[in-house]
Amino acid sequence: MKPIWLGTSWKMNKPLSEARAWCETLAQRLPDVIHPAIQPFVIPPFTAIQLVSRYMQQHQLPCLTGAQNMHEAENGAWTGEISAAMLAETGATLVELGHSERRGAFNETDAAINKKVHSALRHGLRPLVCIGDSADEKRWQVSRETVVRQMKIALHGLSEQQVLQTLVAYEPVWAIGEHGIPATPEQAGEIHHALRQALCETFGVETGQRIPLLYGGSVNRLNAVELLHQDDIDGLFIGRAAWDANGYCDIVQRVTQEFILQAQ
Ligand SMILES: O=C[C@H](O)COP(=O)(O)O
Repeated sequence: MKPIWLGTSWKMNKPLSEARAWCETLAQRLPDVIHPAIQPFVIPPFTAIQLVSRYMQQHQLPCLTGAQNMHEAENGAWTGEISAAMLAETGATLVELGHSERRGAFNETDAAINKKVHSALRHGLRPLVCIGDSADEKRWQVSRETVVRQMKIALHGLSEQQVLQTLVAYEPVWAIGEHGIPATPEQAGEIHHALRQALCETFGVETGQRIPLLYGGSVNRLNAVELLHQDDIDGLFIGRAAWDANGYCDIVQRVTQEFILQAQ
């Protein structure tokens, strides 16, 4: 069975006290609700990565830790930026790249994201590449082309070995956040299928099948299981519904009950 990836980004939320409290709740609940086939991960703000990764290690929790962004350069005069090597020292093993909030608010381009992907891999970090169509692109019926293009540029130049270290998250811009409308499982499934086909065409069928494709955008405890029933959805990238650790554990529990226990 392929792993089911279930993770959250806290975005610009949670000072250290709240980060620690989230980890404490996770430690109390996660071991009782998780199956080994589920791969949990959490992406705190930079300031809390070390605290969270140490907590997971000390409490032997199987939850990976990541960062929300990085700079592609090795070092230098880049005031306010953080390199892949610096992130690796914090205990992060994942790095989220190209979230639509970064593309929109910080003008990140596909080409810049590609450079970051290469730099992350050079330093042993697994890139979690986010791609997504805007509401206009959806209305113009160019969603597939848009996200396939974004993904192909982000992964350009990777070897087979490198691409197998990469995760891709489809996060429609119109589905994210407070005013977002979640994609239906069918809508998300259709786009994931197009992404999978593009991965198979670009990197070979076997490799393309093994790259984890996650869905994100207003995921909650009510729609999580249905989304995961789509063939090409290998995981969920959750925002608000997982900022409360109990909300996150509820989703993990539902997924465990639906997929894992039923298979026994
Ligand atoms: O990083 C997570 C995504 O942007 C989704 O956020 P959301 O679940 O709050 O819509």
